[in-house]
Amino acid sequence: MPSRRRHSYTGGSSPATASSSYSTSTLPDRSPAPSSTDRPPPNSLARWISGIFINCFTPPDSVSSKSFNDSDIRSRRSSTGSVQRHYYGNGNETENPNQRFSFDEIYAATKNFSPSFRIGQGGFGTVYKVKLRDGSTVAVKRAKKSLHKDDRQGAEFMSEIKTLAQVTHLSLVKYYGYLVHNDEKLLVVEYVPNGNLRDHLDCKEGKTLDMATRLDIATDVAHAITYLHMYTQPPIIHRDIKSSNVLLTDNFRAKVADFGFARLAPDTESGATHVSTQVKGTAGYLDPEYLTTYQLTEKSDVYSFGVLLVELLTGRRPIELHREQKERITIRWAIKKFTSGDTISVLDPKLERNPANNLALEKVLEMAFQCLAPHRGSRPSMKKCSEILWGIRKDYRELLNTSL
Ligand SMILES: Nc1ncnc2c1ncn2[C@@H]1O[C@H](COP(=O)(O)OP(=O)(O)OP(=O)(O)O)[C@@H](O)[C@H]1O
Repeated sequence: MPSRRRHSYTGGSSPATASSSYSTSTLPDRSPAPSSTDRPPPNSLARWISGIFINCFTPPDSVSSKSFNDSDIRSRRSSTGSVQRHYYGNGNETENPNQRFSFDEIYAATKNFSPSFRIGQGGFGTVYKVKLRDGSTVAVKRAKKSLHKDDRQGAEFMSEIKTLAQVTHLSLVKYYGYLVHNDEKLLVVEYVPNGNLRDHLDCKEGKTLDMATRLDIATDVAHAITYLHMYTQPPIIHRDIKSSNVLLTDNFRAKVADFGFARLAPDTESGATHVSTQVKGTAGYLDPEYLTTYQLTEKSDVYSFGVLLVELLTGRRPIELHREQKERITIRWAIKKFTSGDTISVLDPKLERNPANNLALEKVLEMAFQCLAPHRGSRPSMKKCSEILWGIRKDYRELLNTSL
């Protein structure tokens, strides 16, 4: 049992450089039509999509293993001796005067991390729902003990914190702080109360998500990634966009979580266009060009976002091993149906077939397949995706209203 010494929250406020200058409300109601340079000419669309189909590549599960090595994260031993508090390598090494929680408080609130407070389990560790003394509720991610033995995994923890600390956006899970106490590492983040998108698509949370809600979710996620790519300095590549990392609020608005994989993207102004590094991410969502070249760019997130869009429309997971061979890789199956003119058959059977849903399906799938282009140069930017989705959502609502 941990000692009762008090250990404080460190960090948590966002530097001015990354404060939110972009939110869903900043987008105009009317978005410009997609530029012709971002998509192939109509007469070559089918051929182009067939090309995607041929080039689709599904990585082996082993690729999803994670490792990190962030060298610029520093740590120091506190005057108490037993506690390490970690700081980001940004020169800001003073403690936050607005400490909101301590290890003791979290330990007591979860009754020594009792399973009854558990809300999830991931590669990093177990997630708990914690009610603080001030009445607020937070999510606490408790690192697996095995991670402490591996320096790289310790760096993973720090990498996640460092990245999270920089971002503030309505559609991103808010970082609050972290605590390190002997062999415990706790990450404290905003609690998002309505489960993850994957569970909703599986109807584990009760009601089926209708098309309007799915379009809202897709738009929120697009805005969140656009913010990471364009409005943080330096830009951030998420690297693990997937449905279990999309959390939902009570109003079914999406918040993108889990920056454990994120690394700061190269600064294009410095002339760098990519970074070469180890492959990280989740099988089924990984950019095939990243897998073959090890060169990471924002367009890898665009690819994963394309997979997520297909998941949203079909309800299927990216890889469905229980299905017959030709349907196991969902994007391949969907692209084949789309190119053969049978798009409607990929619509999630839980969704009604009506003109508005059919239109949304066609339009979003078309954009998803652009995101899934085998070569990153052919993929749209996340900003372009946000604009297109905004337009699709608007058309969808109008069509829905006129057909009522
Ligand atoms: N901030 C949060 N608020 C509410 N629930 C959360 C929060 N963070 C995570 N969860 C829940 O815990 C689950 C596990 O989250 P976690 O991020 O640890 O793993 P994951 O993203 O599902 O998988 P992996 O770590 O392998 O990528 C999530 O799917 C979600 O249901």
